[in-house]
Formats: sequence, C-alpha cells, structure tokens
Amino acid sequence: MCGIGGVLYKNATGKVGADLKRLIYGIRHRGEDSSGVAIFSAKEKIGKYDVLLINVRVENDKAAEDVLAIVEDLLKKVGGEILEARTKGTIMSIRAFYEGSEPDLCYELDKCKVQTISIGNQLRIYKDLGTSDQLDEIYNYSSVEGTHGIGHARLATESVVSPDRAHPFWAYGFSDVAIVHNGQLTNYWKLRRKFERWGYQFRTDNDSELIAIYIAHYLKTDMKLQDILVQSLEDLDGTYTFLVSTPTEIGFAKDKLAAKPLVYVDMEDRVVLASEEISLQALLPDMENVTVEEPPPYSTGTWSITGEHNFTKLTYRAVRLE
Ligand SMILES: NC(=O)CC[C@H](N)C(=O)O
Repeated sequence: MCGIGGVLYKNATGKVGADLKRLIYGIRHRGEDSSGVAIFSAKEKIGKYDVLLINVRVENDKAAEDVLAIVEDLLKKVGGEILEARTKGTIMSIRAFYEGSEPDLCYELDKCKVQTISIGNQLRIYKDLGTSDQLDEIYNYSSVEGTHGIGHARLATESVVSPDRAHPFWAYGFSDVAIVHNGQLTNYWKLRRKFERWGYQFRTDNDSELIAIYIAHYLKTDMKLQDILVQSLEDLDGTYTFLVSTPTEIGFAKDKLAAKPLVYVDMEDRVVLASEEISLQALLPDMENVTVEEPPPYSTGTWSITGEHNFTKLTYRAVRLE
C-alpha cells in the first residue's frame, strides 16, 4: 500500500507541518514502516544572499560534532559559512550561505560519508522509521509553517526498510524537488541505468527515488511541471500514484491502471490531497461543506502557490495484436 498526502496554501503561508501530520496520521494504516514530510517555505534572504537549507543524517552526538566540522570545512573552502546548525533525533538541520554548485556539495559530503537528506532554499525533509506522530515527537515538524508540502506513510515494497529509503525522496543533488509515491515501477532498473549513463547518481535502491531524478532532470530542461507529469505517464511503467513538490507547485500523476487511489479537495484557501478520504477527514473538520474529487485514471494535475491549476486526462488505447 503506502499512503501519500499533500497540502498547498494559495497566496499564503500556513500550518503545513501540522496539516501534514494529521493527513499522514489519517492514513497510517497504509504503512507503518516509516514516514516523512517535505515542507517548503518562502526563501530566506540575508542581504543579497539566499540562505541554503541542508538536512543531513547524524547517528549520535559524536557524529553530530564530526558532521558539523566536515560541513563547515567544505563550505569554508568555497567561501560559504554555517549560520546555524540544530540536531533533533538523527537529523541535523543547517542554515548556511553557499554560492557554489549544490550537486558538488552533495558529492563532497558523500565522500566524507555524510548522508544528505535534502538541500534547497525552501525545502526541508524529515523522515525516519515509524509513524508520522512518532516522527513528530522527535522532529517537531508540525510546528513548521510553509507554503506547501507532501508527506508519506510507507509499507516497503521495492527495497528494505531504513530511514534513507523512507519517503519523501529528494532528487539527489538538486535543490527543492521532492516526491512521495504509492506503487511500483516495473521499468525502474532499465530507466535507472539510462539516467546513470547521463551522469545522475542514485543513493538508494528504492524505485521511488527514480521519480525524483526523472522530474529534476526535465525541470532542468525548462519543461513545465505539468508537461513533465504527462510525459511521465508514458515513460514510467507499473502501477503508481505519486505527488511531486517544487518551490512553486504541487503535482500528481496517476497511471492508467489507477490501482493506487487519490482524492483531493480544492478549497479557497488551500488544496489538500491524500490517498484516502479518511485522511482528509483527519484534517478537515467540516467535510459536509467540501467537494471531494477523485482524479480519473491516466491523468495529471498541478496547483501553484499563486492559485493556478492545470489538469490533463490522457486517452489510453490498448494495442490490439492481430
Ligand atoms: N507500498 C508502496 O507504495 C511502496 C512505494 C515504494 N515502492 C517503496 O517501496 O517505498
């Protein structure tokens, strides 16, 4: 199974962390192996610099000191600096100045055996073993405000249970792109080999990570998110519904078999999406006054933080073998 959820506030900042906690708690029955959230907030600027948010994994207090020294050293070499570092559970959240290439920073951290969970000017990912409420007890992500975000409750299918294989998946090396996925990609290894030939690096053997890399790659070519999602329905084989989040949008793609559910409500102040209505009920007190929509099979949609909505329904024609 697996449960996915997302929330996007229109032209406003809202209680994204608290919303995601309730949404994902509402679908915890779809997977209790691990859980996670990706929260996007507005860019923080100090003078002319954008503050970079880096979340890395640390295993204990000693490791935290070592990891901090490594990051500090790497940033110094390129004229960057750490503004703040806080550790909760096994995640260190760093705010930094850094003008260099983000993939290069990740690869350097990798060489020093530091696992990056997310990098971006707007994105922070918190993910770990257990349910969304257990995750919140450690990371207190429910206090984080933002513009939009996505969350996940995992029942592992394609790879073992571990904190780094929990969702959301960040497109390794690329800032501010995250996905959550319910389903299986049957052409994962074939596509992964293609992306590796193009120079992309994967950090896990979880099929969902491919979706993040796929989207980051096409965003780099200046394609619109909605067009990438439409194209993904052709390129990704298997059964899936996934949500993606960029600095300005949330999108979904639902394959032609539509075995993985998705519902949403599009309200005046925000859009809320989830695998099941029971999850929406966990968040929205007044379900009587909202219209729950269900995207049809083989469709995609996006919502932007400025209120635009796009929707595409593809037509599937089965090939007849004569
Ligand atoms: N149950 C699911 O939908 C699993 C999603 C993904 N294949 C994973 O293993 O993380």
